Amino acid sequence: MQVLLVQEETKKITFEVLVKVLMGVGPGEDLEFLRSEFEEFIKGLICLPIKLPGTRLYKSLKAKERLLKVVKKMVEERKLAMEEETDEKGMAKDAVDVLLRDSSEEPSSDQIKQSLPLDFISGNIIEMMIPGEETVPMAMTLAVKFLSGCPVALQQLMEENMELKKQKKESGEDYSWTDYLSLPFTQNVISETLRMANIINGVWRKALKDIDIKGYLIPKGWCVLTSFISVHMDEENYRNPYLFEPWRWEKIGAAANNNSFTPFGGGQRLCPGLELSRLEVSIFLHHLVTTYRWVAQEDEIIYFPTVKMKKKLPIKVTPLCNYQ
Ligand code: HEM
Repeated sequence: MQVLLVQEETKKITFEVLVKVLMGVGPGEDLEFLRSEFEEFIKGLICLPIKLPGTRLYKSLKAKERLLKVVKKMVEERKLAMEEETDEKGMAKDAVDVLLRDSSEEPSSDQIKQSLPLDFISGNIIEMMIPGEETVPMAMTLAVKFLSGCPVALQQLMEENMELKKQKKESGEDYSWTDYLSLPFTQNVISETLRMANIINGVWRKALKDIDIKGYLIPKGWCVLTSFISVHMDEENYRNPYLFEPWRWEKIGAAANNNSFTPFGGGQRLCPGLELSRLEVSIFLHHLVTTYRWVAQEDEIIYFPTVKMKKKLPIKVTPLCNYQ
């Protein structure tokens, strides 16, 4: 039986997906460089704002400089390759592709096209890594944590996923992009995990003018914290809010994104990684419950400054074939 730290393992998986989706980088030296520099950079996201050699902020900014240099080189190479390409372009392969095409396509007669500078594209790619890097692995980790404490839900999740695996085996079909949507209980487990996990526990907004909300005046220039955690754990919205109850979503609807369920925010700034995140967690859970059994060791969720497991959630894992 092997002991794994779920928080570490899921980070490895999701980082690979992230750099593939953003810049098409697969396993190898580039990936390892990006991983180590990004880890160094992100350590300084919440730290004392003192920029002197040796301080956390200084090291973090230096790592960001190195990261930018490498990403910019990759973007330049991709731009050159794109210019040499004569074939018709198919579907965009990754985010770099989307941003480069956007800046290279000819504008229509009534459009004034502004091409995106390569520095802007590289900076954007790194900015997009930040929200995706910790959130998805935490959603996976907390799903394992909550399921470990709720054997009935785990059993139902396993049965649903085993059924899909069996169907695929019998029909000889490959898994398809939309298969995860055919797993309603799995989607309910993910919604319930996101509700209780509050990985992003709220967002900040600044009032650009005096505004009245339900009789409360928010003066121009004031900052407002919209607390998702207060909404997700409010008894008026969710009965027994501290209980992990995936079945509640059978009534609410798995994909609900109303004002009482906003793990991905809402409005203009709704998270663009919403579908990718749900897909990644679904695939992770599918493989986990159809291939392994696990026993979770004691651990505790820490909510400040960001959501984490105190001991990174150690679990003892056994391949399912050992049970058969
Ligand atoms: C479980 C996983 C995730 C959660 C809970 C989450 C949550 C959020 C939330 C609450 C916001 C809104 C912030 C605001 O309104 O100020 C947001 C924005 C954003 N997220 Fe995610 N996110 C997740 C995964 C991802 C992934 C995988 C990516 C990228 C691949 C991503 C990229 C972004 C970006 C770029 C924004 C900024 C959007 C904007 O400001 O217009 N997120 N996310």
